Amino acid sequence: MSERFILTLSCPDERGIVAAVAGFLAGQDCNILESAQFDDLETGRFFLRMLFTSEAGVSGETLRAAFGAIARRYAMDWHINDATHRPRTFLLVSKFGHCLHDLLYRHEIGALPIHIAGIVSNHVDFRGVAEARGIPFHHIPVPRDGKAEAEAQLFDLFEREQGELVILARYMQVLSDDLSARLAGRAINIHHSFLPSFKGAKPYHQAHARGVKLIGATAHYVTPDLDEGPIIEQEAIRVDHGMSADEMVAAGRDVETVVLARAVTWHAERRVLLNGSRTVVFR
Ligand SMILES: Nc1nc2c(c(=O)[nH]1)N[C@@H](CN(C=O)c1ccc(C(=O)N[C@@H](CCC(=O)O)C(=O)O)cc1)CN2
Repeated sequence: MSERFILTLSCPDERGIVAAVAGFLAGQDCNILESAQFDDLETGRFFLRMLFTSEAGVSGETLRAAFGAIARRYAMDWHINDATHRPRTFLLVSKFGHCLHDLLYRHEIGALPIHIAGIVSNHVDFRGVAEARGIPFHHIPVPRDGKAEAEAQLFDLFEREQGELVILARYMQVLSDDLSARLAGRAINIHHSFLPSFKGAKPYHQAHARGVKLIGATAHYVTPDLDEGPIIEQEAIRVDHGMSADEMVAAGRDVETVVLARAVTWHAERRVLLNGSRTVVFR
């Protein structure tokens, strides 16, 4: 079967980009299976994602080398990646395990295109869950006066294990500016509110106190600014006056798991492109 690749790119918009890319792929005996594009008229930036096969068996390395000239001509930020590649991923969790368990189940049934390299927690609650599945478990406590050392341990592990993606699956520690910057575009957090409403550690209680009629969850890339990162996916559900904060927490669990799984899947399938402080999602 022919190798499959994903081309993603963004660049200043001008006429002829799609023709140039399609012409290049045709010239390399490649067949385009999926193509999606977006032209941000506000910023003048163009975004493209193409899934294609290399019918003549041209390697990714050769395609990347050959594409360079076009990329320079249009000042592209681009990637050509093996479509079957599964990013080496660390799942980070604190005390609440619903998102972790959901991701592990989806992975076990082949519905989550990642490679789980390990589970990291500032508590030991999920060691058994990891070991039962043969997944390395790393307990990295974060004492108030030991955050820098804990983060250095985490990043060393990430680098040592050739990590490509970090999922904050209800990991309740705020990452420092330095670590957030080092993981830019490679760390996805699930926030348990419909951002920008109710940032911080206790959004459901904030929502209950405010008397909202809709609550939700938001998956976003991690940035130094808490709960401000580029949004990948959101979902909302209806609540009412009769629901307690705890009932909202319970209802929100299902929304969090679905939103995070979608965001992780789309990121792994290279369907999410950064557009400044926003995203373009070719879902
Ligand atoms: N740099 C970032 N780090 C993290 C983000 C982020 O957006 N940028 N998101 C959080 C997750 N989160 C909400 O989604 C969140 C987690 C924790 C807190 C918080 O105030 N934590 C307290 C400690 C709480 C505890 O020990 O239980 C703190 O860190 O002082 C707010 C929001 C993950 N990290």
